[in-house]
Amino acid sequence: MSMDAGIATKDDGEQILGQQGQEEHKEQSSIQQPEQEQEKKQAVEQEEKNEQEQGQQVQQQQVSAERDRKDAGRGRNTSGKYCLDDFQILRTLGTGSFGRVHLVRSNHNGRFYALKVLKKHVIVKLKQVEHTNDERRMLSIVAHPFLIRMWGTFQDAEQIFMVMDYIEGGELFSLLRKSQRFPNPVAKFYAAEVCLALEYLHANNIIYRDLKPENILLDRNGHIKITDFGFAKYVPDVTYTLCGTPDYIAPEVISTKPYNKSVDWWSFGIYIYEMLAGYTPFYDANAMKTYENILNAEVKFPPFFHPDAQDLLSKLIMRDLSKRLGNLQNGTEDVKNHPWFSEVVWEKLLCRNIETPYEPPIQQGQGDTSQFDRYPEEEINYGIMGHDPYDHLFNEF
Ligand SMILES: Nc1ncnc2c1ncn2[C@@H]1O[C@H](COP(=O)(O)OP(=O)(O)OP(=O)(O)O)[C@@H](O)[C@H]1O
Repeated sequence: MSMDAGIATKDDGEQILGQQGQEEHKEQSSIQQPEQEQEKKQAVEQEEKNEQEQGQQVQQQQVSAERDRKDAGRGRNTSGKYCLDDFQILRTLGTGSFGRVHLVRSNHNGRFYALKVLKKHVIVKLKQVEHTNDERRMLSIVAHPFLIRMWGTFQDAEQIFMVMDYIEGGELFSLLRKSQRFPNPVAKFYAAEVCLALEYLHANNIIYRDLKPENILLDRNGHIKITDFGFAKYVPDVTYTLCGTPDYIAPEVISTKPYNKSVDWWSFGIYIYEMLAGYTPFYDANAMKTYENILNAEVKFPPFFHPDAQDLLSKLIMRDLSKRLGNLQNGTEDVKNHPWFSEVVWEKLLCRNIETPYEPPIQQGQGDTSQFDRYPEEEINYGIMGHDPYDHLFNEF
């Protein structure tokens, strides 16, 4: 049986997650469109086909895990392809610790992209040079239907720039806050897609280290794309760096023990818990108390959690690394084979061949930003090529 999240209902049987918006959206797309629109539609359809093929390719790749591991050492040449003049900068889509992400339009093909702009002096001040270079390196390596695609990078004297696909459906975080919590099948769908992304990253010896709904975007069809590779790292064995987001950090990271991919499975458990409950299990307004809870507090499961979900979560949010699901001999397979995921047809899901629980109500390929919050715009002073004291730190951009 396929996981038919498309007809998922709320626990009380109510229809879910903006079905009305979905209908409207479908109606709009069937209206006859002028030639230019048709071309755009064809481009969008072609892109979707490419993404499905990407899923199939990933499947083939997984046949040879050894080859995957070798791939992690290579990397496409992504620098030097673009410059600021290639784009028209439109509105801000989001802000982060180091800069902001803009919606931009290519002057060459008229298509929309997300341009992530990071200020060099802030990266240096916050001691994130290595993480930023890792982000570029990791994004240039990965190719997976559920991971953001980066097209290229460039820099000026003050900023570094990353050109990425524009993911139109907004953050999963916003959808979750609007919905308060997700019904079991909906949470399962968003968990299963993330599970495949983690499987791929781990097979390539990449730890993601910052899994949370804020870093998961929804594409025009409602499939996920993991963004923000700011903490992703190639780690064939173990590492020590303290990073992540308080509520989602694994206990071994807090206690500065050596750690590996297993930290992503802990965060995966917190992520599922948050989708099902609407809040994280160790939350406290004071981050120090949150850390204390992560180290010592018992996880309390609300009574409405499905018993299978509770069983899976108690095995993922597991302090004993030798017992944490995902970190055992069979790796990701143990997670995929857990009864909570029993209806998931993983091969179909990887090819995005499963109906999504929610289709964002957007106009495809038009630079529609209705799913993103508004941010105050700043005066843009990009493109200055003067003296750059940090030149040697970002050679790969
Ligand atoms: N490819 C994209 N398409 C659409 N929106 C995006 C894209 N990438 C990022 N965003 C938006 O911009 C926000 C900030 O992006 P991102 O998390 O990558 O920045 P950051 O500076 O690394 O943030 P943080 O300080 O949280 O690490 C995201 O939460 C998202 O809303």
